[in-house]
Amino acid sequence: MTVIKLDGITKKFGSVTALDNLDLTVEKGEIYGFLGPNGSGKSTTINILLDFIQPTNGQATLFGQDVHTNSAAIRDRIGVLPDAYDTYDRLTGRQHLEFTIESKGASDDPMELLERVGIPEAADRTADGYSKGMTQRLVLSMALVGDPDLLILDEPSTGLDPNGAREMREIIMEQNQRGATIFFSSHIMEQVEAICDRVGILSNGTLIAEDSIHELRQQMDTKTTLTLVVSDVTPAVVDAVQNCTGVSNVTTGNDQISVSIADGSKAAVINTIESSAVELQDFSTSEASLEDLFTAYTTEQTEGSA
Ligand SMILES: Nc1ncnc2c1ncn2[C@@H]1O[C@H](COP(=O)(O)OP(=O)(O)OP(=O)(O)O)[C@@H](O)[C@H]1O
Repeated sequence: MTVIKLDGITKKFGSVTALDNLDLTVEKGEIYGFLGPNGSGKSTTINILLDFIQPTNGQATLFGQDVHTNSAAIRDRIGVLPDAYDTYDRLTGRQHLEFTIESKGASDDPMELLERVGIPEAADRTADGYSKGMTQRLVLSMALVGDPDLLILDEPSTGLDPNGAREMREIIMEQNQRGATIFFSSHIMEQVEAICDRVGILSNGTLIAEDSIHELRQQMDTKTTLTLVVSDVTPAVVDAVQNCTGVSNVTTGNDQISVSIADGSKAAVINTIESSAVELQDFSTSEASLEDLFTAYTTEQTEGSA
């Protein structure tokens, strides 16, 4: 079943085209990571899904219903962590939750939710005294009210320390395991990489790549980098490494040789060095990160459109 569907969405703000004929589909049970540089159109997309603004062209549906004509019915089924949310200064955390629970007609226990997001001790303090991270946790707890079928999270890690970001990931996973579909935007590659089934990369209002992290890596032809520390970087050993099957992009430093290797080529490179005249002192491997992919895709796009 399709939960989110954007069909040819264009959004113009005067002369600025924030979204340009965007198509996007998220299926039930998916965790979808929505990535893009500043100004690429992520918040605009989320605002359209939430019916805060309307597209210039195209149609957005949630659970098969038009987001504009069925907004009331849809609202009961989604939990939202907006980009910027103004809490009510004079209300306590508990009161914020009581209000949300009542307006959603849900039966959650406010304390249970505050415990879930790690701020039970702040339940009876007014929100004006909350730190940025505490506010983010409170707003997340409000998004969880009523066990929504879909969670829409705009930059959920904003204001969270590393511990908070890890807890956020755990909550997202838990919610997904209970059956919720998750759509979240992020700049934090590790977070997306750790938990997403699929990611979409938005640039200038257009989706320039969309797939699993694994497939995106394959498409980009990004390879593992093997770095070898040796007693001496001789022309002979560099030559021997270069001639190993699956090796490309050989670069050398004072006492090291770095190569890009295809799957399964590592042993051959190491064996080659070990049977040469130089001594292999250390080696390490690093895979291309999502950050590398992101940079490669968005740079390509910029260069392509320049
Ligand atoms: N209300 C508005 N009026 C005019 N231009 C707008 C408005 N909202 C967004 N834009 C423009 O639309 C484009 C997309 O903005 P949007 O906020 O959706 O990007 P974003 O990917 O969410 O960025 P960020 O990561 O910085 O939050 C930008 O060029 C922005 O300046």
